Amino acid sequence: MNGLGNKILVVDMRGRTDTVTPQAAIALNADPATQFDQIMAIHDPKAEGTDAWIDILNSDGSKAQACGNGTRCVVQALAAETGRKAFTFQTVAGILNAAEHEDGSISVDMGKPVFAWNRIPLSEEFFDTSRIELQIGPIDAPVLHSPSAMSMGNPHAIFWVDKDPMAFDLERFGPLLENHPMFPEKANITLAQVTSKGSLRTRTWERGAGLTLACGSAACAAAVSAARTGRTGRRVEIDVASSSIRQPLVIEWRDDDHVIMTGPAEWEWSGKVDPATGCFNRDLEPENHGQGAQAN
Ligand SMILES: N[C@@H](CCC[C@H](N)C(=O)O)C(=O)O
Repeated sequence: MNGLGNKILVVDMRGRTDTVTPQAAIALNADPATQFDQIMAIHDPKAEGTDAWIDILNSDGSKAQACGNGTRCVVQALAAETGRKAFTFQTVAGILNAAEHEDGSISVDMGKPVFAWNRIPLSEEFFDTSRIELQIGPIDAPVLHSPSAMSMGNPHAIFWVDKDPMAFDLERFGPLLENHPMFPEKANITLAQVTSKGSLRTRTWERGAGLTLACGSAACAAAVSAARTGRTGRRVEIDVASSSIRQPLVIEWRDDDHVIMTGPAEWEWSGKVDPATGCFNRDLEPENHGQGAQAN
């Protein structure tokens, strides 16, 4: 599936106790036919009142605590399978509520943002994480500097830029910033341009996945950081610069502190995967549309 171009493998692990291994993720990503940004592995629920436990893997085999675009894909897959519209998921970061609307768009309650430096986490103490000391490029003329840092379950740094994010060499700066000592658990790196009081244009280098076409949790982090620093109001449309799908993500940071992300998801193809090795066979006919890849 894809969430605004973010390549997602939705893997049905329900009814079994094994997991998708990092080795399987790396093997699947190495094959151009199955190359992806995140795996969303749907497991049987672990907690009462939830519909599924979701295990999230990046394309380098590392685990992620949140994936906004992938969560919308899971909702669409389960809604197509069950006819239900609303779901509650559990991830390592907590409980997520999500629902598909009449027009097919999907809203996910991504939870509450976290600003405390040691919970993002950062390796240095900052009282105010809305503008931390970090820069890249020449010391007297930095290319990127003073990002807003926060966690949306996963760590994010938002660098404010005054021109199109596509004009920056994010492929070069992304890995340096993702792995900067400031971020002991690495970070997702986003360039954000304020285009009006109600809109942003973003581009993200993802932790564990590199340059992706879109990143939902980064869109949430950019929206919250923009409102937090007075750049925008609490409801913004995000134009994801790198996405080939020209549809905005709508992010609302509600008064109860929850961040609601609304956007599309799209089914592409299905197949059977061995979750231990990543060995994969694509279905000839899209017979299980809506159910994603089934573990075999
Ligand atoms: N594409 C995702 C974010 C995936 C996780 C991220 N790479 C991390 O390791 O934190 C999204 O849509 O949120």
